[in-house]
Amino acid sequence: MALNGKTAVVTGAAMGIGRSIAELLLQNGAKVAILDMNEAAGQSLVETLNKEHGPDRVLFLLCNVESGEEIKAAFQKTVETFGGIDILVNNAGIFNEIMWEKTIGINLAGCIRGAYLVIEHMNKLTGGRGGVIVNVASIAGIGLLSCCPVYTATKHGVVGFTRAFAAASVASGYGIRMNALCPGFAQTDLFSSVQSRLGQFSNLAGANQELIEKLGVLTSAEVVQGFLELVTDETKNGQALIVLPKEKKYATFPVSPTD
Ligand SMILES: NC(=O)C1=CN([C@@H]2O[C@H](COP(=O)(O)OP(=O)(O)OC[C@H]3O[C@@H](n4cnc5c(N)ncnc54)[C@H](O)[C@@H]3O)[C@@H](O)[C@H]2O)C=CC1
Ligand SMILES: CCCCC/C=C\C=C\C(=O)C/C=C\C/C=C\CCCC(=O)O
Repeated sequence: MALNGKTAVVTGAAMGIGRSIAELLLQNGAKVAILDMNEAAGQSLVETLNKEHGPDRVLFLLCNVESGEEIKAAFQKTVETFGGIDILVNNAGIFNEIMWEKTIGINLAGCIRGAYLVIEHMNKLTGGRGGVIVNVASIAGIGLLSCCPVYTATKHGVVGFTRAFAAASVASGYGIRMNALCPGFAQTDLFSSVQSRLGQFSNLAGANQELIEKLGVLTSAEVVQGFLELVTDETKNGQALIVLPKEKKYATFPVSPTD
């Protein structure tokens, strides 16, 4: 899939990894709707991007991914403005082991909500032109971070949802691919604010600090290296791309437990 002229929606794109994804898509010719609940950061980013890329290629829409109604309205506005949706990036996420139900509602349920609501705009069976969804998971969706079992569970959920949805879409003929991006630690607001958001297992933060030192910390710009392949390569479906400071690789999963 060539990106030039395509329309992308990126959730949680006012800052951090989502912002880098939105910038990369714009640099490659796509039109981008930035969805975020931080209005000030979103509006300010759009002003910057309008100057860099011209006035008609980027749109900010205030949207909390905890609300199906808000996502639905944002998708509708994107279709009215740009004529369709070809790419959805479910990136919005939080790290909060204290408010763990909210973490599930944003990181996992937000991703499912976005995917299920975009089907009506992409599904080839109902007149759509197909499309691709990328879910921003984490290497915590494949390995584990002991100080945050709930964050880990949401990211494992996102990877499992990605693999099953991809298979379901092929079997149903929807023409929608779905892949997961699984970065290691990245220097963003989420990463800098974890100390005050650890919960039940905050006693394990020290051990996880050693993991940070061992793995290193990516910049947002480094995280999105490899992202384009998940969007443009039509053979990539149900894949989880691991991005670490020194390597990128696709996750391999065990064969079916019933084989
Ligand atoms: N920073 C890291 O070390 C890593 C982050 N990730 C994942 O990357 C994604 C982005 O994280 P960062 O850029 O680090 O975070 P960030 O905190 O820098 O940015 C998150 C953005 O999402 C928005 N957001 C939060 N809740 C929202 C909601 N309910 N509705 C709409 N927008 C919402 C925020 O306003 C913000 O603009 C998350 O899914 C995170 O789990 C994955 C691996 C590592
Ligand atoms: C107090 C330390 C924890 C800080 C965590 C901050 C942000 C983490 C965001 C993530 O998405 C997690 C990123 C990387 C680590 C996840 C899993 C490590 C798995 C290692 C392995 O199994 O080999």
